[in-house]
Formats: sequence, C-alpha cells, structure tokens
Amino acid sequence: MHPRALNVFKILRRAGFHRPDRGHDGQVIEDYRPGSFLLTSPRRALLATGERQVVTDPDPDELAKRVTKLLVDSPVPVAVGALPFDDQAAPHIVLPDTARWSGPLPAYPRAPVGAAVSVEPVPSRAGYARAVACAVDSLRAGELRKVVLARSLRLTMAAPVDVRTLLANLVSDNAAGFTYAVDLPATTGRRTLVGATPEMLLSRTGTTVVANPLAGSIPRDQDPDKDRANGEALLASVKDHEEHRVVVEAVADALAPFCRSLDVPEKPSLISTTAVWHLSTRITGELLDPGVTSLRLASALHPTPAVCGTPVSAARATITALEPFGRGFYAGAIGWCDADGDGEWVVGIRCGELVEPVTGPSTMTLYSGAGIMPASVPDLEVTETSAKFQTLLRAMGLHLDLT
Ligand SMILES: C=C(O[C@H]1C=CC=C(C(=O)O)[C@@H]1O)C(=O)O
Repeated sequence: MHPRALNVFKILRRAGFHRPDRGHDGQVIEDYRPGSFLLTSPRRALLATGERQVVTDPDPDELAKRVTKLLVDSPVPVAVGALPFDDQAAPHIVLPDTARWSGPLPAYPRAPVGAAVSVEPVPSRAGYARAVACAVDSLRAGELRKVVLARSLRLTMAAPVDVRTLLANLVSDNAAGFTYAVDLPATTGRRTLVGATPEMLLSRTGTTVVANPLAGSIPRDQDPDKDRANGEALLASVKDHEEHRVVVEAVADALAPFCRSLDVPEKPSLISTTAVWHLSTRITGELLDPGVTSLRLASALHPTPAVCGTPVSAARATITALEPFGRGFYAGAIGWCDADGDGEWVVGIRCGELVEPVTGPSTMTLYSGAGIMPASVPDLEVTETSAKFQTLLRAMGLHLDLT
C-alpha cells in the first residue's frame, strides 16, 4: 500500500470508520448505546456514535453545502441524522465521532423490551375515522388530490425501554426493511426515534440514484389464502393504484431536474412486510451533476406524498388541521451521506418516539398513517393504520387489541 494511503487508512481505522464495501464488522446492534445512530438495510448496517458537530440549516441547499464542506476535512467522513416532517423544525444532521459498517445483520434471539402501564390512542379510533371522513370531503371538493393522515398511540412504560433489544427484534422481524434509531434534539432527558421502515426514500451511489416509493396498502392475514387474496385485491384496487401514482409522479418530478436519465416503471409491484402489503415502484436515475449529494437529493424529495400529500402546502394545512399532535420527526427522512456524496435515506415511518425524561416514566409514542384519497373508506383506513402499528407493537412484545 502507498505510504500516504496507509496513513489515511490508519486515521480512518482510528476513527472507527470503514467503507461499506470494505469492513464487515458485525456487532453493530450489540454495540448500540443510547445516543447512537443506527441504520440497517438488507445489504449493510451503519452504527455512528458521538456528536462532533450538529448541522441544522433549514435551507436544503445550505444544509447540503455545509455538510459537504465539513466532510472534506472530517476524520470520520460520513454525516448521519434526520430531516423532520414538521417544516418549522430544524434538520438534525450530525458529524459523529465514530462510524462503523457491517454487512447484513442476522436474526437475533427474541427478548422482551418492556411493558406499558397505559396506552392512550390520540386521536381515538372514532376520532381518526372522523378526520378521514373530513379529508375525504376536501378531496372530493377538489382542493386536494391526496393527503396522508396519521394517528398515534402514547404508551407510558413501566420501566426504561431497552432500545438495543427493540432494535434486535425489529431487525429480526424486518430483514427486507430498514431498521433505525436516531437520537433527536431534546431540551432535557433523551428523545430517540426508533423504527423499521419498508420505504427507501433515496440512495445515491456515484451518479446512480434509486428511489423506491411505496403507497397503497392492505393488511396481511394469518390465513395464507386470505393473505394472498388481500395482496391480489391490492393489485386490483383502482383507488390504491391512483394513491400510488400520485407518489411516483411526485418523486419522478422532484428527481427530474437533477437527472439526465430517469427510469420510471409503468406499473408498481407488490411487496410485503410482516404487517402489510404495499404497492412499490423502484425508480432509477443518472445524475446530471455528480456533485449533488444524497443529502441534497433527500431534501428535494422529502416529504413525498407517501407521508404528506398533493399539493404539498394544502396537504400540510389539512394535516395540521386534522391531526391532534405534532409529527416532529415521524414521517421525516433518516439516513447518511458520505464525503463522496453517496448515501441512503429512508422514510421515517413504522416507528415510535421514545421520550426518557430526567425523572418520571418513559413514554413511547407510536405513529401510523395512511394515504387518503377521494374514494377512501374511513373504517378501512382505521384497519390499515392498526395493522401498521403492529411493526412496533410486535417488536416490543405488546399485544394490544386495536379493533
Ligand atoms: C404514512 C405511512 O405509510 C405510508 C407509506 C406506505 C404506504 C402508505 C399507504 O398506503 O397509505 C403510506 O403512504 C405510515 O406507515 O405511517
């Protein structure tokens, strides 16, 4: 090895940084500690620890430029973090002290995470159904083409939540998905967003970009025949294809100015998690300007109509009017960007926000949303969002009757 390359290699090793295509260290779940950043994908996992610097510029261009500049001289050439859904909240991008990659993670032995002493649905099931009916009226009046409405479950925990065990359970349940934990800004105590999303917002590898929007869902069923029938019903649903098309069009439109070529399949395919079936479209493109980073692209795409709606400003206003909570970083974007501009960003859904105050019990607020279209039936959206809660509930070992 050239002596200069050897030096660089030593510096990177000292900082704990290994490129995804080189090091396969494993143990990233075992080494997760509160405050760390973890993002796993079917291909690899990244664990980052410490906060050397935090970048919070609200302007997407400025944010990407600052991060790129900081990464040039950084001993750990990767930035990690989250973009909020809330457009009044600041992005939270961290230059960590260490970053370490592993290959795909194995399934872990199942372990308990912690019991809840109380569960408060916000809004109630009936309240959510009313909000959906209200959104359907707006959609039929033509002000909106699509809006995503969410509900939450606020769990007060009997004991501190073991996030490492929760992550291991999520990884084991969602091998085809993206499991994550992100430390969020908090005035006191600790806030962590933890979840396992099936949806990749964007990846950039060199000049190749890939986006994989999901929209249009139906619950899985324990009976294999009914389960297959559900998948087929989703593939045949005009309402769900329209709901999906809105997202694919928005993602393609947002990527188009950055790309010299874009491949958008005409029809979606069917994918599944353990809880739901989804319509999925994998969009690929070639960048015009190789200087555009994955963080810049993620900011340009986010929020897609998979989590917000179309038109964006009318959808945001409807969400603010109808959802009785602030989303914060739920439905945000979570990911990493390296010094070459490569990176991977996922949609921050199928998650819970863990709040650990300095004194008093921890709370875990789970979020679940559904795309609402003019043809939506409120009770079906209640059932769909109940199914989506199961990703977290199952991993926490909680059996709640949400019917
Ligand atoms: C907003 C969520 O899911 C989105 C992603 C995939 C499918 C969706 C749907 O079919 O409604 C949602 O748009 C959520 O899980 O909280």
